[in-house]
Amino acid sequence: MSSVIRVGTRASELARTQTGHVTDALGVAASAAGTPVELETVHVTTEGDTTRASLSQLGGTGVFVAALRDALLDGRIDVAVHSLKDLPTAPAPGLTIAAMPPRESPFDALVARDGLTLAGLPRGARVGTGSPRRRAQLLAARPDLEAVDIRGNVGTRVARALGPDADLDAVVLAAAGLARIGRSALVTEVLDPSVMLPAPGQGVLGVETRTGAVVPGLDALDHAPSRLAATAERALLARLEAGCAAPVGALASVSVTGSGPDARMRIDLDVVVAALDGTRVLRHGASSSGPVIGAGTYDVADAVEGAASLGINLAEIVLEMGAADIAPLR
Ligand SMILES: NCc1[nH]cc(CCC(=O)O)c1CC(=O)O
Repeated sequence: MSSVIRVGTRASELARTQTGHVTDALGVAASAAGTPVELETVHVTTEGDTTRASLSQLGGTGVFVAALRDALLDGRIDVAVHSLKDLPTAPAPGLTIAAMPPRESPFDALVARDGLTLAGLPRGARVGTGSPRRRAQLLAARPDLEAVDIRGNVGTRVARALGPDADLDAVVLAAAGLARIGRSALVTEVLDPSVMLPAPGQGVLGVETRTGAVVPGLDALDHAPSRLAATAERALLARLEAGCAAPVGALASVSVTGSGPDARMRIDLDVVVAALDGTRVLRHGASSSGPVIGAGTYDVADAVEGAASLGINLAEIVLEMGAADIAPLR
């Protein structure tokens, strides 16, 4: 007899698709581990799906996740799949992010009419984004643009630039969201991190369970480099005491350098804090390295601790440099 695992998801196309990918992978991993499970999907409506408030007003309150967490704690579901960038950095008592699967693209993407790139947009072009972080970096790169606050699911936002009633020249979205719903072909430019740093955790999913609950196959879904990158980025955000709506971007990358006794695991972390109107930008980077225990692998628990320290250290450096004077972090 196999156990039933109930997987909770928000109802949006993006949420259902990414939960579907995780559910499929969980089924395969559980069977491979010799503990097959029966998977059931449960739709949960969150405040983030129903409110008409602007994202910049919602702040880092976790409007997309509270209802899923309640369902986990109540035992209505066993597993919740979150976009990490929508997840507040504060730990949730009684819950654990048991797995972070391999990261999808962390970058932001421009979806523009007529195949336009950021540099190709005409003077004064209207570009839609609901995110203060994207708006600030967009205006820093192109002060002439008009940033328009938009909301809604991925399809709604794309239609503002490409639909029959389009009223914008372009929109900026997460490349990961478009990739997960099979719409990457709409991207006219993947924005280079030198132009736009993504939200901490963008492109990473967090699979949350009740602390101590055993979900067969779940351990196998965890991808160490993705967990390390997300940990560094989120530790930085937490130390800045910044919400997910703060104009703060961060991106970490994990590599193994050298070989034999010289091999090291290295994490590079970049951060940007930008004034909401793009007139001031503070960018900085830091890196850390740790031991490799053979064949390019490392002790994940140790490495996670190192990643968190790197994020905290970089946050303290940019606070010292005046990050809080450049933009409201909360
Ligand atoms: N705030 C909504 C949201 N949450 C996660 C993603 C994209 C997927 C991801 O980052 O994993 C999106 C859409 C977007 O920002 O365009």
